[in-house]
Amino acid sequence: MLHAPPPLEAAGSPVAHNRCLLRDLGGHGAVPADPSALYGADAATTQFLLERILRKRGTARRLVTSSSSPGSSSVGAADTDSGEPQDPAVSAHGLVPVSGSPDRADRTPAASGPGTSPATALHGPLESTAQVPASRLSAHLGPGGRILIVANRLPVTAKRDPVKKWEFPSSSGGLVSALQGVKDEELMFVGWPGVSVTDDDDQTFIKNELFKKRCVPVFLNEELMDQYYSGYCNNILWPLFHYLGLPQGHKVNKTKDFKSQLKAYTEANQMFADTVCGISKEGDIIWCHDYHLMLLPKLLKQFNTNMKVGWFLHTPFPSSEVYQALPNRKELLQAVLEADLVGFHTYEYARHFVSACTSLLGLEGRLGGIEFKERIVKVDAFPIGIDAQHFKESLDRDAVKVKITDFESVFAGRKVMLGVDRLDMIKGLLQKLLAYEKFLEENKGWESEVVLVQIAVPTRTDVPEYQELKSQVHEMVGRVNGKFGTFKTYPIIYLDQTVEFEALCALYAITDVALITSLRDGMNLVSYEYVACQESNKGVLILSEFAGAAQSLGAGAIIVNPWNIAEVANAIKCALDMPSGERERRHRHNYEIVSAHTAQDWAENYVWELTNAVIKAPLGTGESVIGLPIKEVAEQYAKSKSRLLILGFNATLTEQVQSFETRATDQTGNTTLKLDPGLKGALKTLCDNEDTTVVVVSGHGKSVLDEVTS
Ligand SMILES: O=P(O)(O)OC[C@H]1O[C@H](O[C@H]2O[C@H](CO)[C@@H](O)[C@H](O)[C@H]2O)[C@H](O)[C@@H](O)[C@@H]1O
Ligand SMILES: O=c1ccn([C@@H]2O[C@H](COP(=O)(O)OP(=O)(O)O)[C@@H](O)[C@H]2O)c(=O)[nH]1
Repeated sequence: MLHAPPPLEAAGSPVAHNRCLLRDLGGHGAVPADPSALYGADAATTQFLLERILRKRGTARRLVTSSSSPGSSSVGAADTDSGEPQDPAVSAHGLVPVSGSPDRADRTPAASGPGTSPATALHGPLESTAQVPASRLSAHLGPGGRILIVANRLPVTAKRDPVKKWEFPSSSGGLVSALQGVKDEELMFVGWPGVSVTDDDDQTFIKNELFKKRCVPVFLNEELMDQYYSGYCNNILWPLFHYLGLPQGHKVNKTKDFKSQLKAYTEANQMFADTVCGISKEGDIIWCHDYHLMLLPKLLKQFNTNMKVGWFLHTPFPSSEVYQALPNRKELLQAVLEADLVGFHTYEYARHFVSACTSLLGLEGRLGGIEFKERIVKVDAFPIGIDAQHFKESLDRDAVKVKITDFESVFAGRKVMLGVDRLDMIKGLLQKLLAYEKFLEENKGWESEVVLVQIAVPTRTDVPEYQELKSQVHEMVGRVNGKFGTFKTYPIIYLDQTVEFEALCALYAITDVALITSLRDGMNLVSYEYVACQESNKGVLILSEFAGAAQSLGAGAIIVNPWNIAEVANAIKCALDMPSGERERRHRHNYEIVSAHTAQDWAENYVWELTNAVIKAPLGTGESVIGLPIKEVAEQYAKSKSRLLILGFNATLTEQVQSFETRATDQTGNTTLKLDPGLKGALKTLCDNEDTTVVVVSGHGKSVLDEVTS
């Protein structure tokens, strides 16, 4: 029987002695959901996979892969929730390194080590490190080229000030934080300045001030913001992408309907496109961000087909079963597919996107991308990181030390748990409070020994659902404090406020537990920031399995299902009681990941992929299939001591079939899938060889492969 890839506990199987491929791939400690499933790939996909594996191992080199004919089964097209097979490699988030791969260092000679270039104008008003690493992203650009980062929200907000008239503080939110961690002198930001400004003089003033910070504003008026941002973006796409469904009747409030919101969304996207087209020049790369700007790639390509355009989604992309509820579902997918590179935080999201494109648009989906208009649009996972060094260094700053001392005296004698979330339904604040209440109910005595500090950052305050959530959360906080408070202590300190960077870092550093219960979350950078600041305290991270971050921090954190209130309550107890040795081990694991995978690496990796996004020959023409150089392969085989062979299944080991089968035989018992008889013996010999690992990649289930190969 052919075993490939071997399950983690493969002892006793013919390949048990071989290196376990999947474990090797789980670079962040993530174990694939179904390590024994086998999935399909054609030659191009296999090559893609292998290059990723070798990059992970730091041994990037040219590959020779077995070729299989076009039309073989698609990897990445299967949907997790549809019961279709999934690609184990694809489900192992963290499989693809975003940093530290030697080949990237080669590509960007300026990349190694911290540089000494001064902070640019852009970094002035933002939270910046004193020493900005030398420009690395720009190494991927042609002469004079820049990276235009287009996102709904600019990293700085224009804010009315009674004295100075306008001030420009940093904006909040994960996208902004992440982009602040990206240092490059060739970056320009295009986005909404956080306020509606109609006065011409004000607009000119703001434009000039923002330009000094490398920002170009798109002025959207109040009505448009209401319909585009509060409406289509945050009342339709946001809940849908986070599995909370569509609002009843697609109403954002009683007067605004889906159609007018979509119109506003289209208009706003056009305004972003006009601004970008107005400032872009040859050699620029346009990197569009998030669900606010799904029409933008198409609008930009309409202006200039040669523009290099990427699009990255910071939220989850839901299962196609969920996504298909969106009335204009096709339009958005088609517009995004005009980009040269489509990126997500995790493979799961990428796979869902591919699945939506294949099922709703009838396109051919592959691991490396989607065939669209006679080219292949690259689709890939780029897990974001933070500027960990910045957080670590902040702990040495006097302002932060003062805050640490303050907090230590305020919370003396009590264990401290921390929550930092935008006041958003996706963050699971109500579930968090319910779990904490249950913990206090079941563990008498703890009410005066522990305090939960919950920062609820105000967000999208014009959206009625957010206003309602605020009241519900307030009610719950009041209930728990009322029930468990004393004249001296309250079990919850709750702030409806943003906190300054210094206070945030101090809180991260002194707390014993971080409690993150997102119902869905694209990544969740708070979890990363917490870990970065915990080097001396070794606090415990309780993290929702539905946050993208769970895929990389899963082995160090206590992972919980936020809907399971009892489980979260138990996790709180477990975290508060955890012995120091275990805290140390768990922290160490996560600290290494957070330190190694930075926002800079994320951006660099994405931009590198985007600059190299070549338009390939259409699939199905045979042009993309490279013949196997048999002599060279045989020589290499004979010379090598540790071999990894990845073979296609459908149309490589078998006759070509058009659909995934669940059985190798039909209802009458006739064999429908057959292994080429000449191959069986050869495969057995390979599998029996101690120095060789054989992996068969297929869209068919493992049982089918077992049937065919046994
Ligand atoms: O701009 P807002 O409407 O105030 O919202 C803030 C941001 O929220 C979302 O952040 C996401 O991006 C993070 C970084 O990749 C990720 O860690 C997090 O899980 C996401 O929720 C949103 O996607 C951004 O566009 C907003 O700016
Ligand atoms: O008062 C605050 C508290 C937190 N944050 C930052 O907001 C981001 C939240 O990002 P995350 O990815 O966790 O979630 P998002 O809010 O983007 O959904 C983190 O970088 C926090 O440091 C902030 O800007 N102001």
